[in-house]
Amino acid sequence: MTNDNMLAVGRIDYANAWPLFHYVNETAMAELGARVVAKIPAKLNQGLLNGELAMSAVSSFAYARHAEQYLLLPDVSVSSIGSVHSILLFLKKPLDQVREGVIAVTNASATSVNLLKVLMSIHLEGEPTYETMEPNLDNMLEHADAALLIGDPAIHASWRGTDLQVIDLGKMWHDFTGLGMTYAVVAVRKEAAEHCHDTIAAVHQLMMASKRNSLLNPEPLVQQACEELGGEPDYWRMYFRTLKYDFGERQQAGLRLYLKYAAQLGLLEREPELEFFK
Ligand SMILES: C=C(O[C@@H]1C=C(C(=O)O)C=C[C@H]1O)C(=O)O
Repeated sequence: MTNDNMLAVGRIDYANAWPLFHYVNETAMAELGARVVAKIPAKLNQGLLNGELAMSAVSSFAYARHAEQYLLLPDVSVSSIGSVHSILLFLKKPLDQVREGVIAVTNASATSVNLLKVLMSIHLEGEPTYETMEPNLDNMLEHADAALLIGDPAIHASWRGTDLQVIDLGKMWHDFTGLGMTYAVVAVRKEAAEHCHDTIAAVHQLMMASKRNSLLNPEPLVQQACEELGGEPDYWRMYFRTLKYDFGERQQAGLRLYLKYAAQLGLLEREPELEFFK
């Protein structure tokens, strides 16, 4: 089978999504006629939209924006209930000034940038201006009063031990709403769901098994994270334990409220129904 004939499955190229893919065996995927493509969320969001990818882990916001074209895989997501540790706002000035200041935001994200906008407008009643930039903390803070980073770059910046104030958006959302937040979902293009139903169902099962194995046996992920990304084993144990990979009622309630606020602010055209692949 050539690459072009294989079902392209997008994987988020950050540690936060490793548990959904770590134990997905490449040979098993190849036997199904599927291949994994790893990229940052913004690129996956684009790839799913233009059909380069048949299914992908994508920003939950990107799913919502084009929900009429997609179905959601059940029981898989990247979520947190409270702190997430890798969606961080670094502040050069007090929050009170940042609320009316300039915030540089990473160009890798869709969900977190809009989560920041929801929190700034609705929770903090602020009206900052936003500037989209490459995720480089020093450059961002040269231009702005605060900087939003996600994923591995956020984790690395949080280890630098600066005197900046750091706000975890998962925690701020939880403090504000009492709910969890879903940053990524796995979405399937509707025509792929129709034409490749059984392959997609089989890939879903591999991801479910990976999620379970990662919870039961996180040490290989912890070790790989230390080797590839640095840091201490205890940090990664805490990180993988804190993130939630299910997509049950608890996660969906948080996501629905976020989407409702995003629609209210005009960030989304409308609040979509969550429609699932069966
Ligand atoms: C937990 C995280 O969530 C990620 C945040 C995303 C976004 O902001 O669009 C997209 C995918 C998620 O995996 C993270 O960035 O660390």
